[in-house]
Amino acid sequence: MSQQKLTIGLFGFGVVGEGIYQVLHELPSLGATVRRICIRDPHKPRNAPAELFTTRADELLNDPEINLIVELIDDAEAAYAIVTRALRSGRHVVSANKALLARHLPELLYLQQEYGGSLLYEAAVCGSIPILRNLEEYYDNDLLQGISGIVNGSTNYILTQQAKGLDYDAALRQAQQLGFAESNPTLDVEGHDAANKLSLLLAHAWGIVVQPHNLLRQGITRIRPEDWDYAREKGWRIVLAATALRNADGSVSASVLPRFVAPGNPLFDVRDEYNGLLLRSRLSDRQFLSGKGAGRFPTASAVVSDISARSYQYKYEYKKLRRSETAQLAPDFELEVYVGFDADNPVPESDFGEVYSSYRSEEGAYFTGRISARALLAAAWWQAPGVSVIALPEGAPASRRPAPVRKAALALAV
Ligand SMILES: NC(=O)C1=CN([C@@H]2O[C@H](COP(=O)(O)OP(=O)(O)OC[C@H]3O[C@@H](n4cnc5c(N)ncnc54)[C@H](OP(=O)(O)O)[C@@H]3O)[C@@H](O)[C@H]2O)C=CC1
Ligand SMILES: N[C@@H](CC=O)C(=O)O
Repeated sequence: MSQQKLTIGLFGFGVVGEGIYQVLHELPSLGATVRRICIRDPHKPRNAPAELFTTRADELLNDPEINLIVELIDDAEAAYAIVTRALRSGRHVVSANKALLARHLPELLYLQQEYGGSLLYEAAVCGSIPILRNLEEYYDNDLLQGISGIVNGSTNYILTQQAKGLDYDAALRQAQQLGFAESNPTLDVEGHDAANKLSLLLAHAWGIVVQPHNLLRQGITRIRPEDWDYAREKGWRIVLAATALRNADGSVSASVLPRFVAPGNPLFDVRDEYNGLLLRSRLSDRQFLSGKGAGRFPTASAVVSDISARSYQYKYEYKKLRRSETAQLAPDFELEVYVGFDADNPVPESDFGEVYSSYRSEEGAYFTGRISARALLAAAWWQAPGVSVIALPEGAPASRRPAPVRKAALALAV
């Protein structure tokens, strides 16, 4: 297939936008040039010729010379207007905006089909790790059993620093300064960004379209100093894990939760802004992908890859979504968790199907056990301050009594 020359209208000149502008200059063989750049603030100094910049989206969207819109802004609603207009005009679009993509995927699919433009977004999930095109092209079969791992660089950076003793606020500030965090870092630390990415993974892995707010989610803000003590005592780390595992009946159980990981699990060695994805497939068993999940150039590498793929007319086929029978999200599933709480916020053991171990003192308490996702979501304590819920590592922790094997129960482990 011949390579098409691409004339780019670039939206956003922040961490990623400026990165992609620089990288394209170093890659003339790509045959892609930036014609105009739309930004929000006309007064900011920029490392590019002033005549390229505008604050008027129309100047890019109405320019007949521009055949590719690259959308790299930090405002999901404004991005929605830009991307849908571009697709309605039949243009091709590359985006890194997981919030926009996860929220509006069905409409974005429809617009591609109806108007013939394509939308690529490898950078939206796990930064530099090439996962979406792999799921589209390589795992085009029914054998994929699970995808789980670390999909948010900021939280992994924060948790890595906290494990070394840095306090949470200082670690978050560093993640912001390094360009890893979203403009609104609540999206990172409360797990929304991970849920957005998980919903895109579900669509490309199994054809499941789910609004991210419907996924079971907890971020890292409730992790308490006592939980770190517990992890250190066991020799474990804490990560924010996105997990999607296929059950025996074909349904998929999905969640975003802090998780303890033990040495031996490849995620144990994924530090700082790196992400890691563990794929399980019936024939190939386990495969592990790791790479930088946030930051200017790692993200730009995925955007460049999409631009290059587009220059050879690549588009997602969404094959799994088009199947007559797509997998469904499991309405309920079992979780094996540690729950920590203080004296003011007691958690009743009776909410649990089984309690494996428990500890109580005057300052606080924790127990480990098995609870259904439905019971967890219904529990008054689930989102209460002072209560932390952390998934247990794969395999039985030393303190655990043997649990009955339940076929439908989900080994939500990474
Ligand atoms: N940073 C990262 O590591 C990663 C980021 N992403 C995603 O990439 C996107 C960009 O992130 P990032 O570069 O970090 O964000 P930044 O905050 O660094 O930059 C955002 C850019 O968007 C511009 N902008 C905001 N609103 C508008 C608007 N309405 N019209 C035109 N321009 C606008 C800003 O303009 P101005 O300069 O004038 O303020 C700025 O240039 C986001 O969707 C993010 O989620 C994805 C993967 C990794
Ligand atoms: N804020 C995000 C940026 C990349 O997607 C993250 O920290 O992972």
